[in-house]
Amino acid sequence: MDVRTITEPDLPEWIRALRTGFLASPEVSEEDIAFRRATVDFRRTRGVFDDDRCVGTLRSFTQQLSLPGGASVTAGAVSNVTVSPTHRRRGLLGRMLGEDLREARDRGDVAATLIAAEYPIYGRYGFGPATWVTEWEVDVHRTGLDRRYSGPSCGGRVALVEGDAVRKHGPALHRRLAASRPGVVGRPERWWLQATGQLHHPARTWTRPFYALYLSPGGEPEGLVVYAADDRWDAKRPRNTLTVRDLIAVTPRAERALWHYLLTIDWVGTVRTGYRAPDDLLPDLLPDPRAARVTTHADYLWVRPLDVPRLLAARTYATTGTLVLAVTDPAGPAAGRFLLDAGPDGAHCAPTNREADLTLPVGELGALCLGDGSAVRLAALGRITEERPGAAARAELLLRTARRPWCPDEF
Ligand SMILES: CC(=O)SCCNC(=O)CCNC(=O)[C@H](O)C(C)(C)COP(=O)(O)OP(=O)(O)OC[C@H]1O[C@@H](n2cnc3c(N)ncnc32)[C@H](O)[C@@H]1OP(=O)(O)O
Repeated sequence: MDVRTITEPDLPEWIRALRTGFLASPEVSEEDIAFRRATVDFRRTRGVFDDDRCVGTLRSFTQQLSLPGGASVTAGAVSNVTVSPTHRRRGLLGRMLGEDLREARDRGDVAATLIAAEYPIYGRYGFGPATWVTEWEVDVHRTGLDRRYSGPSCGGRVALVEGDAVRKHGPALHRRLAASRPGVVGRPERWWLQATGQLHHPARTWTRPFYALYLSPGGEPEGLVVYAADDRWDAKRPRNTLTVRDLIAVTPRAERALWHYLLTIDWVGTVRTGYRAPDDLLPDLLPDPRAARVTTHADYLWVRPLDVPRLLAARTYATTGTLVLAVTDPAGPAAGRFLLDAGPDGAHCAPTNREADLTLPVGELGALCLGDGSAVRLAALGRITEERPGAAARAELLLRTARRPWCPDEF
């Protein structure tokens, strides 16, 4: 079985294998090929070939990942991972991913990222769940919000806009979001083109949604929402469901105003929020937070540290302190003992010979590095080891962030 990067003539066969792995119709259209040709980096797109048949796929690309404190680091984002059902459990994923991670380390990527289809797949490769999402379904008539609401009281306003305004203001809003929230991954221009119907993903049907901006009292865009609604009536009463496709807000007043707007649109009986940060303001904005029912709560972005000193030195910390971490990593790149000298304005992290405070597998560091997770819980679960009493509590105080990390994007 040959694991190798693909070339352009391999593309139709590679797409067929990808679609097979994801249980989509294996038919490959010209549109599909053209879309992939424009988006994949052939040097980082791998296939497994059994004679001429492609039976495994994996690709990666460069991504900026935001950290606590607002800095971003370069990560190798892994996607489109499949092994055909005829060839599963023979180590093919391990071979493809092993090659990709080695190259990522050699390139100088600080970490690798992915969104895991199933929880048990990636822990063995050093990934840990670093961000979580919650989705709510809101029963609009139970919220207790005043139905006479006619706009934000802060002096700002919500404006319905066209796709060109989204392309104009969206990227800057997203960059501001990344600077204030860890776990946000960069959005390429293509993302905005797809969201506004300028570029179609061949596997997805696109209908034009509604776009609205929140404008501050001074007229500055501080938030954006993209949403769509179905058309459902029940005994002459409108019972439409509104689904949020994207909502980013860079100030609390924008976040409050956009939710308030969505939850008071006439005819809407239910709002589906999409995957939000678990500490989204939404439920507590409502006079009756129980109107928001959690429909999904799950791990989302997984992080695999590759360069521990650079990863930990690039973020900031809630308090000042030092910590010696002994990181275990059988596959290699992240293993070592590191002294972290951390503070609210920045940090230093370097290999050390000092005795460790905590011993932890690389995947657990991945789970903690963006500010989520609890070192104390992981110690209680036996997944990290305290080498000194109280070390897990100290690590928790340092590593945790006030707002939880959140990755709004699928890739
Ligand atoms: C980032 C993304 O793209 S996520 C999308 C992942 N892809 C999918 O879920 C599509 C459907 N599934 C598949 O294509 C395949 O089953 C894959 C890619 C998940 C796994 O590929 P395989 O080649 O079978 O994995 P491989 O043989 O290298 O497995 C290595 C180990 O992981 C385990 N493993 C792999 N997949 C799973 C799983 N879904 N659940 C539990 N364990 C798993 C194997 O049992 C094996 O364990 P072992 O070393 O103890 O024997």
